[in-house]
Amino acid sequence: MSKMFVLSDCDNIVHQYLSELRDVEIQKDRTRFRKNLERIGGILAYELSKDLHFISKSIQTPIEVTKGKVLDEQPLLICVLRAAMPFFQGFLDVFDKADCGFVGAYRQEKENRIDIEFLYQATPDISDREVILIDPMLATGKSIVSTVSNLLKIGAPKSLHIVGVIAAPEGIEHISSQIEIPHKIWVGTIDKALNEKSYIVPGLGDAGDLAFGPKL
Ligand SMILES: O=P(O)(O)OC[C@H]1O[C@H](OP(=O)(O)OP(=O)(O)O)[C@H](O)[C@@H]1O
Ligand SMILES: O=c1cc[nH]c(=O)[nH]1
Ligand SMILES: [Mg+2]
Repeated sequence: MSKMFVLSDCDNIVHQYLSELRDVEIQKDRTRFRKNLERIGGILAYELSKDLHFISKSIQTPIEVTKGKVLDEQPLLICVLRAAMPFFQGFLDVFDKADCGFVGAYRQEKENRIDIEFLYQATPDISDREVILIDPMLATGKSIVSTVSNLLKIGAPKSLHIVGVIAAPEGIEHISSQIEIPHKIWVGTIDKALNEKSYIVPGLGDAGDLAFGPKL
């Protein structure tokens, strides 16, 4: 079973950003759509930072030497192209010294089934790293499972964090049952279910198309 953190479990500003992301009128403004994904990325990154390890460091201020804390090691951010790019940017603003990797995965509907085309992987070695896997929509969970199985071919991370904006219960279940290494899922919110096209209900539609326009 995955460990879970859900931002919408208490009242906070993320509810407003989620409402705007879902609203068909506000979605017409692509800049705002991308900005809201980025903002939620920053907030989730802050929450996730509480799970990371910090060490003390002496700091020379202009007045005296004091003690501060810094991240013990930088996380490795992995962005699932293409819809994750604005959400990923929110993480990169917070973890601004992080190494980054990119994978290209997209869904294809085949005979009422979703298959994942995994075409591109440009990542550093993930061995013994704090890996944060970034994708805004966890629908069937197949893109995440396919990405993790490809990443595990190059090494075993120290810890694996999977982050999303909106998840479907079916996706969480699939990720939990298929990913055998310890991991934690961090999301903005969990919606009702998937529809017959494997879109999240109520969801927000197609995140990649809304951020960047339709693709062939
Ligand atoms: O959990 P799943 O059922 O795998 O669905 C989630 C995937 O769908 C979206 O990508 P999409 O395939 O639409 O590609 P895109 O990023 O190019 O729009 C999204 O960004 C996830 O990667
Ligand atoms: O609801 C969904 C499912 C997959 N990808 C999206 O962008 N939205
Ligand atoms: Mg898409």
